Amino acid sequence: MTDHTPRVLGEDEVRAAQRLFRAALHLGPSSDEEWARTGARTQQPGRTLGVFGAGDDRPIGTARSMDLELTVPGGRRVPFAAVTGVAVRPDRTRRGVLSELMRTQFDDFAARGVPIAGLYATEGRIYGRFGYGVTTLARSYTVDTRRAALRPEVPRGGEIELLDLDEAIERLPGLYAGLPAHGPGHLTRSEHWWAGCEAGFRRGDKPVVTVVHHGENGPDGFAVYSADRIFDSESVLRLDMLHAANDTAHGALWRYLTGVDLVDQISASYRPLGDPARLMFEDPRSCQTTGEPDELWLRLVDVPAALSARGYGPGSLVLEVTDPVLPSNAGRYLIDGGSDGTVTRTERPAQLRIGVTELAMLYLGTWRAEALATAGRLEAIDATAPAVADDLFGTRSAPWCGTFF
Ligand SMILES: CC(=O)SCCNC(=O)CCNC(=O)[C@H](O)C(C)(C)COP(=O)(O)OP(=O)(O)OC[C@H]1O[C@@H](n2cnc3c(N)ncnc32)[C@H](O)[C@@H]1OP(=O)(O)O
Repeated sequence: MTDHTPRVLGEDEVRAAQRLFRAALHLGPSSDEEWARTGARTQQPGRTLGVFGAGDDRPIGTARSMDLELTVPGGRRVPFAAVTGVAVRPDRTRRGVLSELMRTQFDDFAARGVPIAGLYATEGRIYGRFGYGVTTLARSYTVDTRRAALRPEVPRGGEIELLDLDEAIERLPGLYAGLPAHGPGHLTRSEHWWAGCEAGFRRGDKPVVTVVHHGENGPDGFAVYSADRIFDSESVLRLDMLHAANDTAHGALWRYLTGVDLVDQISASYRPLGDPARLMFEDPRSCQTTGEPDELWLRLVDVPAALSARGYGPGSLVLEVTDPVLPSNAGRYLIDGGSDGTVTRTERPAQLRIGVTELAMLYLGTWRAEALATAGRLEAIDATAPAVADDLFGTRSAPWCGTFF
């Protein structure tokens, strides 16, 4: 079991790791051209791990991360490790290779002072045991454009500019960085993230279209989509990204999207839970929810640092946190909420006992402590504690990430 050696991969080894990851997802390897153009740039140097078995010259398991920043309730941006590219060779699974990778990553994040890690999970049963919890939920929906007349009150104004693929690849990073953070769950996007995005755009067989909205003060929103036009069948516009700094940009982008010719349906996935799309149409049924997938999973690597980074509503509570994977996080924390909220370790008796996975689920405000208590996923030592926790951790709007990695 311990003949697995994890280590950081060198520049000449990361392609083997990427091949391993793609194979685990049942995808073929990148071509030499794709690797040279984008693949190598997706890997942040020093952040790709490989696990080697005795005598192996290629990794049998891999995981990587990118350094981003996460916006937490209260508005602070916190160093964040975006974990991705996790795979174990199919003939070496279920013998602890992933566990080794997770431990090695946590040590690395802690050593570099990164308090929070996050990921998008392929399967729901993989990551809970390592302390990752579902922290944001998203909404997927379709809009039937044949009946989707926009209501007259939907804000209008500004100009729409159409970008071709190369222009989009050049300008999207600056456009995204120029928009304000949309709230808790927002992520910055690094050059490595954008390289992965470019690879996806170039790999697809449908043209990727980008439209930018220009308001009074310059660019203030954009949307990215591709359309699947099938002769004699329903044509679908797949909305890949839509970010807007204000209601006018949001309304104008939707006005553009619903007006694109030869489209019967718009399919939008991983949009915010509170997405106002349904409110914009004369016929609210033209917009149908198709799913509510889990989005970002968070792991609080340094619980005191993560708890201190966010803002709180009113109230005061002693939490007892359990963390079998990173025991230095375990202990009791006094959260004093309000505008000058503080979090301190305490010896006072606990009012609520919670595992680190469930604490991650509360962290951005998606889940209610009362619901977690009902599901048996936390222990209310004091019966009023879940309600107090909800006042402390609750946020004004549902958090959303919107940056897939
Ligand atoms: C963030 C991302 O990149 S998501 C992409 C994740 N990768 C994939 O889905 C690719 C295909 N799958 C794989 O490569 C592998 O199966 C992995 C990475 C999911 C798991 O790797 P393994 O080395 O088998 O995991 P490991 O042996 O360390 O498992 C630890 C525990 O988790 C359990 N576990 C691991 N994977 C799964 C799973 N898919 N479903 C349920 N349980 C699982 C194991 O049974 C084990 O439990 P135990 O400790 O009670 O025995």
